[in-house]
Amino acid sequence: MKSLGVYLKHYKKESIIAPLFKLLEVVFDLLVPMVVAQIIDVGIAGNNRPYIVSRFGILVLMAAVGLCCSFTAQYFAAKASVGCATELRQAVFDHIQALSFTELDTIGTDTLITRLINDINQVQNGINMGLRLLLRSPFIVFGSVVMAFTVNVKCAIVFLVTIPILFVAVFGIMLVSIPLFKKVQAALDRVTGMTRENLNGVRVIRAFCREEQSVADFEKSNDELTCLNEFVGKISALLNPLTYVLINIAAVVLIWQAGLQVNIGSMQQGQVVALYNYMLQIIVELIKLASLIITLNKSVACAERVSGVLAVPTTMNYPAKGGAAKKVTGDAAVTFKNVSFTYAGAGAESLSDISFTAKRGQTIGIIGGTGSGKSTLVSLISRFYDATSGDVMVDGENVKNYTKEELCNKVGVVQQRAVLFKGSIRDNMRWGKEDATDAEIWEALTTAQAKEVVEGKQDQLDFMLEQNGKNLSGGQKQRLSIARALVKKPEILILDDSSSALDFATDAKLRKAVHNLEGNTTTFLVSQRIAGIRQADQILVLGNGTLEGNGTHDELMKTCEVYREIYFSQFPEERAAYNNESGVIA
Ligand SMILES: Nc1ncnc2c1ncn2[C@@H]1O[C@H](COP(=O)(O)OP(=O)(O)OP(=O)(O)O)[C@@H](O)[C@H]1O
Repeated sequence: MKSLGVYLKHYKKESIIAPLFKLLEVVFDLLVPMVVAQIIDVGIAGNNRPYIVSRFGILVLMAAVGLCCSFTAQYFAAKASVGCATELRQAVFDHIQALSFTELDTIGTDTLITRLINDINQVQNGINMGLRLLLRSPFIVFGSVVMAFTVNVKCAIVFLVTIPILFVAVFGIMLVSIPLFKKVQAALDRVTGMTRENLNGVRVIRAFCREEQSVADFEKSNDELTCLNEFVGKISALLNPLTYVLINIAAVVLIWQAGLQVNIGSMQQGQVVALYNYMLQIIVELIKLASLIITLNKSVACAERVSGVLAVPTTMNYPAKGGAAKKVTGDAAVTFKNVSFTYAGAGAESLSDISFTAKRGQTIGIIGGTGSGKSTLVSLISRFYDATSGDVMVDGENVKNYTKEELCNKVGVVQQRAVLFKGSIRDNMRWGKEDATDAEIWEALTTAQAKEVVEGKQDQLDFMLEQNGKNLSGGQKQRLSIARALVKKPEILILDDSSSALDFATDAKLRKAVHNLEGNTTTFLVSQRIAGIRQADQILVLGNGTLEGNGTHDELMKTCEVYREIYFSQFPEERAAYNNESGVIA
């Protein structure tokens, strides 16, 4: 929470001016009943028209000045709250960018979106309301009592008795409501999460004809939220009748007491009206204060959740100074030395004691069953995660010794799920190299077999992609993602099952083009298909996180049982021939 105060400090001036002008407005609010009293007691009682008109003019003037004060307060409160929320949103966003995948996996994307949008909006709302109303309401209550004392001490005592009773009623209801509001917030979070999940997965829902089930699930959560809201609403609804009964009793006592004072001549009728007005102002402000406290309560809870995200330290630290990229030794591009890895919160290891060396310029195929650890292995090269034990080396240096930029420049990754961003194709292609020329982009597109995709679009490189490349097919997105990684000409290229949506012919052409890349590019090809990695210089066979085999296709066919099984599952007709050759009885 303290960390969030820093952002408000940047708006010190606004945070002082807003409540100050609100207090100025209060002064006029408190004076109005007195002017009305004078109109009644002097103007109307004495049938003095000019006096009434002049006092009426004063009322209009006071209203105008009060309005200006209110606008000023509103302006500065909005400036402080919006500014503070903007800075906070930026800080949280920056912090999220610095977090490693381990933290991102642990916190979860949905939670981060809620913190970044809903929670910060609530904090903004709390700051705005707090700056305007936190001082105003107590000041009006206190000011009304003081004004009542200046009018008549005996009547003012009615105020002194009424206020604590009203206070207990209003804040009692508020205290009961606060935990319920928290439950409402949690139910709202559930409905929001469900909405997001349903909208993201709308195609799958329709493909599986699960619309009715989705609607029923949503209805259940929505009903829960409605029930809670109704319950809270009923409790809050108690506030009005209760306070109005109390205020009417107080008004009766006040008017009875004031009547006695008028009868004995120590008070005038207009002053009775003024006292009644003060009584009404007090109840209105107490109710406002109660709802303000509920808002502030929610805001504080949201602020705590936001500062919780800011407090998460990143486990991924990079050296401040570069230089590792220059210390290239030997011909090993990537080396794994007894590497094991466990995901945060996962019980079992996803990789166990993996060791291998990929020489510069080689193509390394990685194959294995679903969940065998292929993606995990390559994600350690680009340092999406750090090995739990053992060392991952790039060009003879531990990956931990590279700065983020150095490693990013060396390693180009194309992940399983192609992700493109809203903008032109050219903008997307320049992610790896900001100043890439059109010629360089076309070259990468050609290697990635994406040239004809772009040529087919009317604006070619200026063709605008929608969010997440929605206006492209799965295969087109994959080809463009590969091209994007190629534009920066990485020394190590990782294609993590990134051509799964391509037809066999295009996939083969792509592999050939990647193999013929200029320079000494070391390529990691993760694939489920033997055909995709068969020609690789070295094939790593993974099974349940362990390295089951390492060699060329021919070597593995002789030595690795797991590899052979994968091969025969994809080429069943070869099994008989193999068995005959090796003398095994099928
Ligand atoms: N973010 C994560 N958090 C926890 N466990 C994970 C995470 N990602 C993967 N795993 C687990 O790690 C193991 C290896 O997963 P990985 O994605 O590396 O497999 P894979 O061989 O690439 O599978 P596929 O071919 O299906 O993509 C699996 O058991 C998986 O459940």
